[in-house]
Amino acid sequence: MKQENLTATLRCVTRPTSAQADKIKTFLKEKYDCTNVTLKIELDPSVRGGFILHAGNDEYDWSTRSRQEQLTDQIKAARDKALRMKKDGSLMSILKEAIEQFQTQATQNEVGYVETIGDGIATISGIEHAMYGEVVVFEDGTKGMVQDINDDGIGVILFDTDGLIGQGTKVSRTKLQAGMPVGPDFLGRVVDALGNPIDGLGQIESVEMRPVEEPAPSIIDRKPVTTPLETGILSIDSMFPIGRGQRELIIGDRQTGKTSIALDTILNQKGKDCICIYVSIAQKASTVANLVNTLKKNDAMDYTIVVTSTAADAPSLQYIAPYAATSLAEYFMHQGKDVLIVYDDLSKHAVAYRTISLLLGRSPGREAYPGDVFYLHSRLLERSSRLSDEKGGGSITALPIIETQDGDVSAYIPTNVISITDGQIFLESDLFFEGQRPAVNVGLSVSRVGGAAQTKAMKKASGSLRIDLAQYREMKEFTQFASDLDETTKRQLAHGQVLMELLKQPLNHPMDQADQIMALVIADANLLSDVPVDQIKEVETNMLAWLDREHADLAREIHTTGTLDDNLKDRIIQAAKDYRGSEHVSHS
Ligand SMILES: Nc1ncnc2c1ncn2[C@@H]1O[C@H](COP(=O)(O)OP(=O)(O)OP(=O)(O)O)[C@@H](O)[C@H]1O
Repeated sequence: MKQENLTATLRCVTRPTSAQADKIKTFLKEKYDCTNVTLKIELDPSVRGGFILHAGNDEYDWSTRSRQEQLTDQIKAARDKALRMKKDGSLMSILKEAIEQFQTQATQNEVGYVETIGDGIATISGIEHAMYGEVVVFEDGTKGMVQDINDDGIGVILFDTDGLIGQGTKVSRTKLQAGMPVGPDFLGRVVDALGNPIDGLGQIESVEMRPVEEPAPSIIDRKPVTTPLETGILSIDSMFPIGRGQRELIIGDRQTGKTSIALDTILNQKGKDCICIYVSIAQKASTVANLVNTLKKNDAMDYTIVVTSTAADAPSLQYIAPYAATSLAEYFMHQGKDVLIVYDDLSKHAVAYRTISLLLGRSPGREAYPGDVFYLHSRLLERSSRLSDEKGGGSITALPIIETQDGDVSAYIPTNVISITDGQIFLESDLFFEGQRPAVNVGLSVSRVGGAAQTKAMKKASGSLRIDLAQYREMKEFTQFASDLDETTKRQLAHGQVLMELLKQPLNHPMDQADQIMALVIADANLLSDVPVDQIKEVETNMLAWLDREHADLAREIHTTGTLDDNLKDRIIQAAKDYRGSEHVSHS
């Protein structure tokens, strides 16, 4: 006999949400074949999370019932109901009811319920067809991204941890991959990892959504790196040139000037038709604010976008920030533009990913990182490339930053990223504290593809620089205890010292390529060897300013021809000699 009304008691610590109450009522209706269920709520602190349900003489511990048990109950209830109806002889009504209540399997499985939640990670049961990277929406509007799929349910990272999500909260699939809004209006703005503006300048009009995870361009769609991307930093442009489409790692201990190199490179792109994107990953908000101020002060915000996830953000946002920023970069690249993207820094990105993986219960590997931490960065950095002419010829140049501990470049994450990138700029604490800034270690730095992108003029001017510096370092080591040095050694040491002084560069003062070339030519001609060491930088700066003023044709010729023939070289040397001569006169 079909029962009309059923009254059940639910003991719990906190009242169930309406979704949870509906779920329990549906269960009772099916189990006891009744039309109306009245649920009496008894608040009982002894229940400790979850619900205890009393219906007739039966008791159900809702909190500990596994999904398997719930399913078994549902199947049993359905079978009992079918048998009862068969006994009544109403087979036709069974079929009718089945047709009326028909729902496709797919629709049934679009909705699930939160099983556990904490630290920005939720596990969800009931959704059976979710895709990796798919966005799911919680009842309160919070969004999350599927990161883990296993037999018992799915693991989701939340993009907002302030929501009202609890055990039993309903979750729906969207069948959409996580995306980033993109468009030209993002230029000059500071946005979070989801593309929301955080600079107080109002909404940003986006033109489309691009998937956060996009496959890297194929081999056929790429072109070799041949166009230089000038950093404006003499030590880098002369010895470790970077080309558009290259990935050059900036690596060093903390506080060795890593961010400063990236920032100076962004400042140097002014008027060079290159869009810059700076991604801050788990940085202090004050650091990012200072950086944005510097960019504004130097009029660099017009062509720059800052994508930021601060140290206070959930690991999910820190994890997604570089991928989302790369989607923005790809939007511009596919329009044929050149983009420079700085990831500051990928060590913290790996740590955020490690946190997520451990919370999702994945097995820890070396240094507790998950097994796929190499893939984490390789799939990100492979998206930087130079596209072929058929694909529009745009490019993304990546400057990932990695922080080392005590100069150890052989640690897990540094070696991974070194092997993924096309070279590295290694910054050394010792040099930094000696005052040699930027503290580029010439011996350990390398650029594997940028040589092809260097202009002929720069190649000629910097020809012997690396060897001269290597000889200087070696000689300095050997001669530190020697008192009596021969003339040649003294000369080589003095020349090395001039070069080291030349490579020093103050913050936010990127150097024009022609100035760099003229400085190298002048040093190579030994025109600075008689200057006291502590005045070399000053003399060089004044001389270059004078040359730009009085002999503007020299810089112009370097820029237009991109070459440095003997005649031009002689003219630079002659002009420098004139300056030094006039300098002596003015001093005396
Ligand atoms: N070329 C330079 N000349 C003078 N000072 C510099 C130079 N480069 C960096 N600095 C100073 O060194 C400090 C550290 O620089 P920066 O923040 O770039 O280092 P970092 O390695 O990115 O630091 P962190 O490890 O905190 O990310 C800053 O105060 C900066 O002003």
